Amino acid sequence: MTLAVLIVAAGKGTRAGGGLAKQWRPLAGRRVIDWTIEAFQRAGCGTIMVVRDPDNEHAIEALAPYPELLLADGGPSRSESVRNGLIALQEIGVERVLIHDAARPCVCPQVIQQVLDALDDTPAAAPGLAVTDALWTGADGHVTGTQDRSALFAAQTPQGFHFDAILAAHMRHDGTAADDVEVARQAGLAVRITPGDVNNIKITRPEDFSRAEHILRSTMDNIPDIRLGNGYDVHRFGPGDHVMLCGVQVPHERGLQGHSDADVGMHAVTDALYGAMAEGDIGHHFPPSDPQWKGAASDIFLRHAVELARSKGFTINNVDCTLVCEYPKVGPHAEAMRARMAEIMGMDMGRLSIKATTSERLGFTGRKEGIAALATATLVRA
Ligand SMILES: Nc1ccn([C@@H]2O[C@H](COP(=O)(O)OP(=O)(O)OP(=O)(O)O)[C@@H](O)[C@H]2O)c(=O)n1
Ligand SMILES: C[C@](O)(CO)[C@H](O)COP(=O)(O)O
Repeated sequence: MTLAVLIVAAGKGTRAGGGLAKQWRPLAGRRVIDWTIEAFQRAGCGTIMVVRDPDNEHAIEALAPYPELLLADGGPSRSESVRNGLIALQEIGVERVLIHDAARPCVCPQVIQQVLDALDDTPAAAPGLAVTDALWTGADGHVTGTQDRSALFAAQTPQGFHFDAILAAHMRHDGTAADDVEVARQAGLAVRITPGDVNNIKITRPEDFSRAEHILRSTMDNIPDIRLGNGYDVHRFGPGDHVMLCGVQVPHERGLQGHSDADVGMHAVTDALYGAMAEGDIGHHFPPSDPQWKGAASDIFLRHAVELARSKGFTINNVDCTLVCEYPKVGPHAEAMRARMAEIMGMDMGRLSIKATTSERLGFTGRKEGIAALATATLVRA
């Protein structure tokens, strides 16, 4: 099913005040429109069209960061803006459409998905929140009666429709409807109510900005904690007949000197893990002044960093290591190195890269005085 999202952003935001229309104003470090667009991009909704005010220069420049969006010109009312967008979408052969207010930046993936799911067996669906407060009628500052709320819902967006049905409904409508459900119902379409969300507020008045900011910031806390670390190490050549590189013994006419087994690649990876956690480096955890680490196999250090990451709740997402040397040739051993490192770290080989380069005979590595290694690691905590 070809799906498009129509975000209406051509309003003037009069009730919200503040000069610039609300959808272009800052919110939680970005702009209202950015949060709204991203909510649908993250839900994987495909084509997104934004309807904006063609007479507002700011509105035109404001969408420059999104070259992938389709654009349409708004009209004097919300309903007319939607109709213009639907007409423009007609050209790209859409089967379903979600129509959403730019002014609802806190929409969550569940609300979007439940509308989409409902469209599998109904031509129209929209999120609604059952009214929970008692309702009064009033006049002259006094309550004049109470209203039965058992069948009342507060309407939200995105409102979803089979495209041809809502386009036909809008073409027949006089353009005065508050929302697209009203247009659909007037055309005789059945509209299913899907679960709304108290956080899916529409920024309407000035105080709604701080409510929306609070909602977005509390949702941001659920974004995974992603850490990036880098590591760099160097060991000089000395007497010997092999070098240890990423846990593999590679025959060579010289050895690498160091307090431990001088596995320069494993040290760089270990430091990248410590770095991602802001936990210092190998020297901090295993001081070279401590004789117990003399000649130690470097997997002790790597295992310690991996365990520390796990104890802090991190998963190692991926590791990339580059060895810099003229000799020995790393290529023939790279797969064995990946396998060994993956085994020590308990991770999938597909997330672990080991590669090598020369330094074009420049510098200490070029003069074959030693080997350098660089590593990057990402850790993720849900
Ligand atoms: N002519 C219009 C009017 C409204 N909208 C959009 O419809 C959504 C919901 O409308 P509302 O909250 O009423 O926005 P405004 O019309 O901008 O607000 P106000 O009535 O306070 O001016 C908003 O994203 C708004 O940009 C639109 O695209 N075209
Ligand atoms: C479409 C809507 O968001 C549903 O709640 C609403 O109707 C928009 O406009 P309003 O002018 O604030 O009623």
